[in-house]
Amino acid sequence: MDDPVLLTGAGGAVGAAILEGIGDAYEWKLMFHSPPAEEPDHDYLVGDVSSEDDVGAAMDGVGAVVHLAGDPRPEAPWDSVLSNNIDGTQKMYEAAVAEGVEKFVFASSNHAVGAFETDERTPEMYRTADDYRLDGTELPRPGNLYGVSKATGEVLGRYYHDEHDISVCNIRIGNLTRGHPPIDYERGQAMWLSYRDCAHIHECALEADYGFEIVYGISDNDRKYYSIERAKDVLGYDPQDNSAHFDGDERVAEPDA
Ligand SMILES: NC(=O)C1=CN([C@@H]2O[C@H](COP(=O)(O)OP(=O)(O)OC[C@H]3O[C@@H](n4cnc5c(N)ncnc54)[C@H](O)[C@@H]3O)[C@@H](O)[C@H]2O)C=CC1
Ligand SMILES: O=C1O[C@H](COP(=O)(O)O)[C@@H](O)[C@H](O)[C@H]1O
Repeated sequence: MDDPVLLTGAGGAVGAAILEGIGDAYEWKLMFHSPPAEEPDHDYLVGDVSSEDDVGAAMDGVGAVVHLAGDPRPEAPWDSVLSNNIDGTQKMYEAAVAEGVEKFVFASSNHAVGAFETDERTPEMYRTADDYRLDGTELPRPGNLYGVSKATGEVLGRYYHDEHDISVCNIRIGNLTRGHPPIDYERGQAMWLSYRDCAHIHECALEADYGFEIVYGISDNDRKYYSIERAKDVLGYDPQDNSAHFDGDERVAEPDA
């Protein structure tokens, strides 16, 4: 991708992982919701994704979008996800097709499919011996309104891809934590996404050729109930980290050479 890449939600955790990992690889245009505390190393603007004017200004001159901005809380109320996540994402797509953007990478979530974690399946599905897998071909099955908003973001991508031919990659991000996997949290360990794997999967999504994709964004954890095969096959994703390589916050094994 030679053209500038718009990164919304640049001030958040996922934005930090991306910029720390692949900040030098692209000409970024960052969008913050409020003025950043420190002067960023990249071109930036401040705006709200639910404002047509702000989104239009953000999209000006970019060739690809990584859309992270939104309310990330699993318990977020409807008013918030309706405005920040659903309306914001629709405005982003509308502006992207008007600008002729090639690729749109959308931060979807494990919560788009959270209700597959039924009482009968858990906690066994979080464990290494269990072979239950979701692979991205299943219908969404959200367990909260935040998950509904993420599933809706995926469907908006389907529509804008089919109607306007924009390439769309929905990454159902698991649980991003810095340094080590969540401690004493089996579900979080099964869907851990390390910072470097987070940056890498987003780089893959910016570089690969595809039409419309839904992939899972987790590290190569021994415990897993999300398949990462589609991300490997279509995007060339090659994750380095594995929650099984940690004992609490301490790394006890190195990635395979
Ligand atoms: N951190 C994680 O483990 C996961 C994150 N995600 C998704 O990834 C995205 C980023 O998440 P995080 O970085 O963790 O959240 P975060 O809260 O750290 O960052 C989100 C950013 O979006 C901005 N924002 C919120 N509403 C906005 C609006 N209306 N206009 C412009 N900016 C707005 C916020 O100011 C914030 O800087 C979210 O869409 C979230 O749903 C999905 C799955 C897991
Ligand atoms: O989508 C998201 O998922 C992660 C993991 O979910 P959790 O229920 O195990 O915490 C969450 O931490 C993050 O805030 C959210 O945006």
